[in-house]
Amino acid sequence: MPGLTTSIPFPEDVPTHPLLVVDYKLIEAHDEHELNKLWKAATELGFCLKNHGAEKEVDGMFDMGAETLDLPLAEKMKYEQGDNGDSFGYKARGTIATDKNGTRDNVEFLNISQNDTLSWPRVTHRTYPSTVNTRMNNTILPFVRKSMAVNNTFLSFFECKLGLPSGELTNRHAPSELNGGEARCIRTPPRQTSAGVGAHTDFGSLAIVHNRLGGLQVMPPGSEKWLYVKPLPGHGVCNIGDALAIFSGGILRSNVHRVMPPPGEQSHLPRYSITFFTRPGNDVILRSLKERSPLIATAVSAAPEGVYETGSTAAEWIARRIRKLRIKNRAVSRFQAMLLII
Ligand SMILES: O=C(O)CCC(=O)C(=O)O
Ligand SMILES: [Fe+2]
Repeated sequence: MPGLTTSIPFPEDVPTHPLLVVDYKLIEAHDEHELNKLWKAATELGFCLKNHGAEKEVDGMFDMGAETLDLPLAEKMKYEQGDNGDSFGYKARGTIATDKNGTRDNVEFLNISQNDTLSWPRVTHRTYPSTVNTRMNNTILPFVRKSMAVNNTFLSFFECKLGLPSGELTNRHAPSELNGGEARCIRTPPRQTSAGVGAHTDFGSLAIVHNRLGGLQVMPPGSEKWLYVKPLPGHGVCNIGDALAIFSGGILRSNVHRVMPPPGEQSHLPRYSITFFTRPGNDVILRSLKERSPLIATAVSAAPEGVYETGSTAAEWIARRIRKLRIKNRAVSRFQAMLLII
C-alpha cells in the first residue's frame, strides 16, 4: 500500500503550521464548541478533520490510485485530460506549469468525476482505465458518497452562519446536475527538488485532502512564509475553494497552498495524495449571494467594486483555470505574442 507508507516519520525540525482540528462526529452532534471552531477555521485558513467516517474508503482509494498510476504510460495516455480545460481523466507529468515562468510539474493526476461515479456504469462525462472501473462500486462510489455527505453538512452549516435561506448553497451543488466535482489521486516520484503542484487556491467549493507523507504547504494569511502541514493519521485537510469565497463575498476564505517534495528522509518515497472536490453545478454563475443575505451584502460593500462578480459559470471558471495551467496553451500564447511583435 504505497500511499500508506509511514515507515519514515515526518521530521521534527521543519516549520509546520498547526491547523485547527475539527471532529466530524461532534459536528454531526451539533456540538456548539466544535461548530464555532469549524466557522473560525473556514473563515481563516482551513482545518484538519478527524472522525470523518471514510477512513476505510480512503485506504481503498490509495490502492486504486496506485494500481492505476502503475499502468503503462501508453495506457494512461488514452485517458489524458488534454489542453481544452477538461479535468477528468489522467494528467501526465510535465503538462502544467507550477509557476509564472512555466516550470513544468512532476506529478501525475487521476481525476474521477463525481457525476461519472454516481451514474456508473452509465458514462456521464468520460470513460476510465480498467483499474478504475473494477473499483468503481466497491471503492470509489463509497468514498465519493461519504465525502459528499461530509461536504454537504459543511455547506448547510455555512448557509446558516452566512444568514442564507436554507438550500442556497446546497442547491447550487445538487448531485443531479452536471458538475466538476471529482476524486483525485496525485503521485509525485521520489527525490524531487521542485514544486509538485504550484501555489494555488482550489477552483471549486470544498476539498478534503488525505495524505500520509508531508509535502502540502500553506501560506497563512498576512505571511509570506510557506509552512508544511504535518499529516495526522486518519485526518483529512479541508480547504475552502474559490466558489465558496465568491458566494460568501469573501467571508469564507480560500487558502493558498502548494505541494512540495516531502521533507527530509520522506523525500526518498513516492508521494500519493487522495482528494475529494465538491464543485458547483456547471451552469451556476459565480457571483456573491448578496441579495440573499445581509451579512454577505455588508461584506461585499466593503470590498472593491465587482470582485465577487465573475460573470462566469462554474464550468467556464474551472476550464479557464485549467487551460491556463497547461504548458501547451502557454507555449501557443507566447508564439502568438511573438507573431504580434514581428
Ligand atoms: O496533494 C496534496 O496534498 C494537495 C493537492 C492539492 O492541493 C490539489 O490537488 O488541489
Ligand atoms: Fe489544492
